[in-house]
Amino acid sequence: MHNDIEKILISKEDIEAKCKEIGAALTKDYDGKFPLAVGVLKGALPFMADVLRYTDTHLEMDFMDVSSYGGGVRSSGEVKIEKDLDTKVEGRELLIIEDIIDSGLTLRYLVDLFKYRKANSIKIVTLLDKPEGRTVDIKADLVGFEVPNEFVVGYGLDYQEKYRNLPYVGVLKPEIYGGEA
Ligand SMILES: O=P(O)(O)OC[C@H]1O[C@H](OP(=O)(O)OP(=O)(O)O)[C@H](O)[C@@H]1O
Ligand code: HPA
Ligand SMILES: [Mg+2]
Repeated sequence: MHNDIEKILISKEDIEAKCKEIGAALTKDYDGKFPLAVGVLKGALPFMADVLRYTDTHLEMDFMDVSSYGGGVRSSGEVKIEKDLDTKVEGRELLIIEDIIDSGLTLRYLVDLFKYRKANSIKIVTLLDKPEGRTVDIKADLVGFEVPNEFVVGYGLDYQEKYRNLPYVGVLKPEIYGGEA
């Protein structure tokens, strides 16, 4: 698997340090509150597990499975709910946890949905932000790292469902994308 990687953009050590830093910030933000942490599957899984391990406050976890990339490198433009939350959102402090904001379509959709469901507050934390990919206006409250306008994989991020289990974030060798990227 590692052989398919052209370059590492963010190391395992840098990701761990960032999770500790963001976890400490969330601990302060939600002191005395009981937020609902919403992980956006599948990509957010490793980041959610690591960042919340460093968040020292009571919280509830739930998951939403949405997808719009269908395995490729470009968004279909249509966000599809594969699995909805089990928890009621009304009146809750929501913390949406994402691996990446690229076009912004996924988060725009989720924020609008949770506003409609009357969340009391909505915060977004994302490991990666790709500002050059943006087609709709959305910003995270907490960002781990900015990445260039390239298709990245690892630490939750996939290409054709592979590479999510890499411990770092990197870019694939061009021949792996088969001319897609
Ligand atoms: O800002 P956007 O352009 O909407 O892209 C970001 C979203 O795309 C990816 O999910 P994907 O739809 O590939 O599902 P996955 O998490 O299961 O891979 C990623 O995990 C984000 O949720
Ligand atoms: O750069 C990316 N990599 C993997 N999945 C993604 N979903 C949106 N952007 C990306
Ligand atoms: Mg994906």
